[in-house]
Amino acid sequence: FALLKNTRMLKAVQKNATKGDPESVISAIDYYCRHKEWAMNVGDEKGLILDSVLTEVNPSTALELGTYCGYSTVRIARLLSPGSKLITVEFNPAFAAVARQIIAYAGLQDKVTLVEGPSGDLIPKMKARFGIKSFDFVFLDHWKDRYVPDTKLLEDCGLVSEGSVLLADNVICPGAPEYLKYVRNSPRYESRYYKSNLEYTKVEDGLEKSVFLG
Ligand SMILES: COCc1ccccc1-c1cc(O)c2[nH]cnc(=O)c2c1
Ligand SMILES: [Mg+2]
Repeated sequence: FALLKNTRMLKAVQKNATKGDPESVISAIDYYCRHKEWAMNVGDEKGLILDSVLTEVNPSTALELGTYCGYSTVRIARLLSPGSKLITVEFNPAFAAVARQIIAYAGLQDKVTLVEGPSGDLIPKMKARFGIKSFDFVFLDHWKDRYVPDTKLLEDCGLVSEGSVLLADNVICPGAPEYLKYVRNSPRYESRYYKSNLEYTKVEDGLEKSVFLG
C-alpha cells in the first residue's frame, strides 16, 4: 500500500494540475497530502521558507539530496534563473521514477538532473560527471544520518565554497541532532534555525540554514 502512495500522488498531479504550470503541481501535491494521504514532502509551510532562502541566494548551481517525489525539486527549479541548474539525488528507484514524471509534468526537466543512487557514492563524482565547480545552494532532505557525512564529503570534494548555503529539512522532526551540533559548533559555518511545522501537521519541525565561510 505504502509503495503505491507515490503513484497515487502522481495520479493526483496529472488529474488536478495543469501541464507546464509548476505552481499548480505544488498546489495539487499539497492538497492531496493535506486532505487525502500524508507524505514527506517539505510542504507548503516550510516550502515558503525554502522559497525565501532560494530567492535570496539565487543559485546558479544547486544540489538537492533526497528527491522523493520531486515536490521540493519543483519548488527549487521554478525559482532558478535561466541557465541555472539543479542536481537532485534519490536512492530509491520507485521514488525517482515518480519524481521524473512530476518534474516533467511541471515542465522543469531542462533545469533538473535527477541522479539515482547513494549520495555518499555520487557526491565525489559530481565535479567530473557534471563539471560542477561548487554548489551555491544545497538542500538536505534525505536520511538524517547522512547529513553530517555528506556535508563533510561536500567540503572534502571542494563542492562548497565561501558563501555556499546549506538548508537542512527535519532538523527537529525526525531530527538531526548530530548535524545541528556539527554546523552550530563549527567555526566554518554561520547557522540559523527557522522554526516551522512538520509538513501538513501542527508538530514542530524546522529548517537550519548554514552559510559556509570557507
Ligand atoms: C519516513 O518517515 C516519514 C516521517 C514520519 C514522521 C515524521 C517525519 C517523517 C519524515 C519527514 C520528512 O520531511 C522527511 N524528509 C526526508 N526524509 C525522511 O525520511 C523524512 C521523514
Ligand atoms: Mg523532509
